[in-house]
Amino acid sequence: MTGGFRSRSKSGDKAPEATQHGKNGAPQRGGGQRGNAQRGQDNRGQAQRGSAQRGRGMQDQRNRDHRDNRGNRGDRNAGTKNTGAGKTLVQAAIDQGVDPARAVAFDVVRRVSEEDAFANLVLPKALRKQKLTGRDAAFATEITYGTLRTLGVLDAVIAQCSSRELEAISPVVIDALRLGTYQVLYTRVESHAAVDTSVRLVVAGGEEKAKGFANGILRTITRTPPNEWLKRLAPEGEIAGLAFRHAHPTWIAESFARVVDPEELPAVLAADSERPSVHLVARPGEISAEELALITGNEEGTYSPYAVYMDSGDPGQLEPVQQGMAAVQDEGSQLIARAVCEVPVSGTDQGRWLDLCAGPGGKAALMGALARIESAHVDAVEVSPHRAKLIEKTVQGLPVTVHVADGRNPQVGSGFDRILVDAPCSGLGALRRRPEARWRKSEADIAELSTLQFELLSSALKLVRPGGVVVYSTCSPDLRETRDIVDQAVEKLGAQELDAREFIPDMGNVGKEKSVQMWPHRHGTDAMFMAVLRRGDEEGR
Ligand SMILES: C[S@@+](CC[C@H](N)C(=O)[O-])C[C@H]1O[C@@H](n2cnc3c(N)ncnc32)[C@H](O)[C@@H]1O
Repeated sequence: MTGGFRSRSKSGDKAPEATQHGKNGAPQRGGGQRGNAQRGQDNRGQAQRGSAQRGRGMQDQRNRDHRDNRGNRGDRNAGTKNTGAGKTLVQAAIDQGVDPARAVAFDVVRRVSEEDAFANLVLPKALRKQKLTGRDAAFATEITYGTLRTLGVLDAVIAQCSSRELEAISPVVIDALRLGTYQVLYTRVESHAAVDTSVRLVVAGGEEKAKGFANGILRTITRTPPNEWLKRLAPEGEIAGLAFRHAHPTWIAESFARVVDPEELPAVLAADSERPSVHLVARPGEISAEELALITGNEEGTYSPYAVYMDSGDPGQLEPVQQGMAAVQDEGSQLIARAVCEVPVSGTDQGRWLDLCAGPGGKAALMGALARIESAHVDAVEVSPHRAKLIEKTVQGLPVTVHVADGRNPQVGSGFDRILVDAPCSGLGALRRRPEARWRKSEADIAELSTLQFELLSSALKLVRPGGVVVYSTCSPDLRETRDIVDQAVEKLGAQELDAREFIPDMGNVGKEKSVQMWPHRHGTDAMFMAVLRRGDEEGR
């Protein structure tokens, strides 16, 4: 449960987790509690100052780049964090009497804060290493992802109860406080268990002297009902308040609010905290979606002819995936790759297709599978050598040539029939896939990205032949990365925009423009954007 604060029932009914994970003794008392409830309760001005937008989580993220979208990093965080004493943090926590689920959650949260790790990569490995399955694994996942998703809210609450600025608190202590505060505010774990285990985590992290301080803050937090915290700390203003309640930075909610109707905004924000179902792509020419659904016991997708929805299980264990006949790919991405290959071109399609920003190769692989059927060929350009290697792996056996080059001057010739520009973007349309992502992103990056996006689209419009087609897409719905880029291409470069809605199946509401804007809450896809363009000098064709 991460969409809103829980309301704790008066009877205090226990969730199963509360009994299973709440058995670590009585809370530690007193000793250094300098945050005070009065301060938290009475001063609304202070409450707003401590809001998510000013929380440490946000500040921590300011200088971080968006490697998840630009993709320049692999998973270097698979191990377990070591304490100074040569013991792993997980072991130190277990030695302090913390259950393995919380120990793993703490370790992963620490890695995300300290090393910019991605929780969705680190957590599964940590669970396997500790042999956590079933309810324990589910509990560890819930509190890890929940803590990371709601970070700004947690920090605002902690700030209200702390005598020290968050920046002055040791990172180990702040992460333990976050994990504890999440359990208190958003789960049915008994408060005393949340407090006690978090204090033990502080000790496990080598900050024994801060255990009274942490205990004091957490106990203060438990004295106010979760909904009351929310009311007290929500900033003024409709969108800012809504953003806070749904644990989003205000600027992201404002970005979404520029695209959807106001009454839809709560659903947009709520969808970012829901677990997405896994979408598989059945590679054309290898296996049909019907066969894949039958073999794997899953449902065929609603929109893409290649999609299969997988509600549970590990896709990596499926035979068709292991054999390269199928892969994991969001259904929206499938529709975009398919559109690139199917939008009519004027004149004969010579089979020269280009993917200008191809890493890690999901769309290039689908384009490659369709190219094989059409006897076409795909050139896949990627600026990052590491990402280019990932494409090589993904497109094995397909008519795809990978080039490490800058898409603004890729040196791959020109005269292409079909080009995809799946531009590097803020990734605001895929927040549900990365719990920590919303607090890592910064609005300041959008200006830089949109310059690059326009340059890449301009490059594509030069590389496409007259009569050919350029598809521009992003996994962001932010207008500065979507419509503004397309409008500029039309105004400054004379590009012609086609009605992209004609090149996807009927998906209901995809926006009022010629472009397509998909949404998780409407379509179950990431918030993918797609526009279809031709170059400007096509009179008489
Ligand atoms: C949104 S991702 C593309 C996802 C890919 N189409 C897929 O479906 O797997 C954008 C990619 O563009 C790459 N990129 C960033 N700047 C680039 C540039 N100047 N030229 C080419 N590629 C670039 C990034 O490294 C990243 O791999």
